[in-house]
Amino acid sequence: MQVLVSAPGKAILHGEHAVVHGKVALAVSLNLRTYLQLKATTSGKVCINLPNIDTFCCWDLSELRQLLPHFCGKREEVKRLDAELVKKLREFVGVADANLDTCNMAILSFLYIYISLFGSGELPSLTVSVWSELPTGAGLGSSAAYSVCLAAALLCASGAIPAPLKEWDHTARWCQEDLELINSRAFQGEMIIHGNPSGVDNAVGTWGGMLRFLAGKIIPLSRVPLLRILLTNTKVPRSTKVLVARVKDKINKFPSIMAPVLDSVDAISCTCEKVLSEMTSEPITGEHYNILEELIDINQHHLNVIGVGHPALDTLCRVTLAKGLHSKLTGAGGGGCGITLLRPETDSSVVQTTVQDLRDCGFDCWETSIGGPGVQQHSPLSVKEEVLEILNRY
Ligand SMILES: Nc1ncnc2c1ncn2[C@@H]1O[C@H](COP(=O)(O)OP(=O)(O)O)[C@@H](O)[C@H]1O
Ligand SMILES: C[C@@](O)(CCOP(=O)(O)O)CC(=O)O
Ligand SMILES: [Mg+2]
Repeated sequence: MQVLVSAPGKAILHGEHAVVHGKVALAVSLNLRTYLQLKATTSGKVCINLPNIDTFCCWDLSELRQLLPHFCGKREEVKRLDAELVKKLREFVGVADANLDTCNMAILSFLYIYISLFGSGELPSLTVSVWSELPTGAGLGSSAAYSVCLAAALLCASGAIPAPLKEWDHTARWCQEDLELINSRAFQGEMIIHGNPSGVDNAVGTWGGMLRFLAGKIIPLSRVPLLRILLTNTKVPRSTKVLVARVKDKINKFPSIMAPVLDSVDAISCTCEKVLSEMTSEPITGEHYNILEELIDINQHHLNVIGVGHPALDTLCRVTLAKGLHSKLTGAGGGGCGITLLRPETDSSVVQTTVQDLRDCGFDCWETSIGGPGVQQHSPLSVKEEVLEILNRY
């Protein structure tokens, strides 16, 4: 048995953080993906290779079996984590509660999904290798793309969902019901990595395209205009878990001050959705873009108010505004990535000089296409050679 899957990263147009507190978010998939290869083996071991974060682990099945008595086997309960299993896994991996180490979070989420899927039967011996085109911990949903790939591949290996790829296909997707299963298992992985995720990132990783997300409800936006977006990675490291917790503390400390800010972010997402929809039903005008730009500016100020800005993100906004372009952070903020809206008439020379100015600040910067497919199963032929080469190294 061998499964090769991929899931996209995402950019949040509006609603990051507010979405954790029950407000609307608009998010879109990116053309940058995470790839995962799962191979059934006879080694009596479970191995995971995560070259992006320089993490390579192997456990004997006999070691992993020790965890089973602590797994209650409540397979239907996927909205919450099995606290007993998390505790046991933390002890097993040797991580304290507050530990935010990149490798440990990735390992914990893998082991959690593995044990909760296979724990009530025979544990299979397998090797999982993951490679991502996404920067990790930069706001583009690498944690969700990773969790979605884990969920899809492990659900397939457990037989809970079929492998959709037919002999003659290069790529295939699952039916709606299976995608829902993948999404809910991926949400568990996100719970381990984010602490208190909204679920928007794993929803985009699962379904792809552009979607509106509100309190767990996912509405795909099928009629959206083609948007040109510049992505900038300030390369300032940050952790979504820390930032989400920081925002929660601020809301608890100043509830009457923060509530209107979150309501305003909600209104921004709704206004943006309305404008995007108008842009598909009437001729696109400069005024549409003016509104989109103003919404970006207002939201960026709000994100600073809720405490998730960073001087590097201020630099991004300043450098792009000098070229008449508008930017905001995307994802958890505190560093990481920002998006810049390009107008259809923005000349390629302006884009090029902006990209150069941002690179001169030490940032990575590239124009990206949005709206790619959600989680997919692949034949090896449909995966870039360099990605396959990395996955097959282990
Ligand atoms: N390709 C990957 N391989 C292993 N772990 C990954 C990978 N991508 C993401 N992760 C996990 O996700 C964490 C980053 O998640 P997070 O802080 O939410 O940032 P983001 O989702 O914005 O990239 C990493 O610390 C790691 O545990
Ligand atoms: C801040 C938040 O809204 C998005 C986080 O995205 P990322 O992990 O920074 O890519 C958190 C969430 O929705 O779970
Ligand atoms: Mg994340």
